[in-house]
Amino acid sequence: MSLVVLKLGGSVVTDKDEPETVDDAGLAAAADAVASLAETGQVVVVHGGGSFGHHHAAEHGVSSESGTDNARGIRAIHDAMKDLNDAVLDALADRDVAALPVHPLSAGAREKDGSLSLSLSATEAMLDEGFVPVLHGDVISHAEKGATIVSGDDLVVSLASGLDADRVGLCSTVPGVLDTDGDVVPEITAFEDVSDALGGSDSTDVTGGMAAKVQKLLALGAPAHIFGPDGLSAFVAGESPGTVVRGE
Ligand SMILES: Nc1ncnc2c1ncn2[C@@H]1O[C@H](COP(=O)(O)OP(=O)(O)OP(=O)(O)O)[C@@H](O)[C@H]1O
Ligand SMILES: C=C(C)CCOP(=O)(O)O
Repeated sequence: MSLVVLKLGGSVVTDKDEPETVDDAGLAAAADAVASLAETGQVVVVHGGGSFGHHHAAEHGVSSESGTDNARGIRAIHDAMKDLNDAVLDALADRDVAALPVHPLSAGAREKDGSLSLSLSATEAMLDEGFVPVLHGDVISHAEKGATIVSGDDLVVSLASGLDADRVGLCSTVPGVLDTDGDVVPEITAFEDVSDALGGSDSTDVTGGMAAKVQKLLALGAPAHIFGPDGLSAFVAGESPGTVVRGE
């Protein structure tokens, strides 16, 4: 059975400029897409932080690089992400998708050099039992830094390689990676091809926006599609909307 890893960008499922606000229409469209995918194969969903994780992370001075040892702060970030995860799980349950949470804070850690080790046992067991695991960007223990932010994009890379995914999709608000003229770049095979056009995020974002996303996906070694909400149905249909990032 084919396995798809799909990331729902925080900018799709939340209103990224309004703290802790779900984008109901964006979430509904994304949940419809997951429901369609789950009818024909296995799906692992990952969602980003949007206005739930990034605001709390910025407030506590935590990013992918800067850590904290303040347990209350760590819990505030994690609790906000669990709230968003609940909203995603509810939207999927409303569509009869057997979705279950996997919280990275309790399933992984980062080494001193930032490399992520994520246990896949819960996710694999859920897939074997016919469930749809739903992970999320989170705060996670980091050797000698306390805890830092793990982006949903990092999780996608670990999951896609560890589970040997057949297809990888990242749905953001932009229709793909845009060049300096604002046109979608159909294919990226090297960071230098697009580095001039790549920036961070338009909103509060502690994990690096599009530049970090492309860099991580180039390291994946399997093609990954970046597209906007309008590309969701094409991705579900097996097409290649937006930009495909092909690593080595
Ligand atoms: N060349 C580019 N092409 C497309 N988007 C770009 C580019 N440079 C910067 N961006 C910005 O990258 C952002 C998308 O990355 P971002 O990390 O915010 O997305 P996301 O994954 O949907 O959200 P989250 O990180 O909350 O999950 C957009 O805000 C966009 O403006
Ligand atoms: C800010 C937090 C907690 C998660 C960030 O995940 P991302 O939005 O996928 O980068």
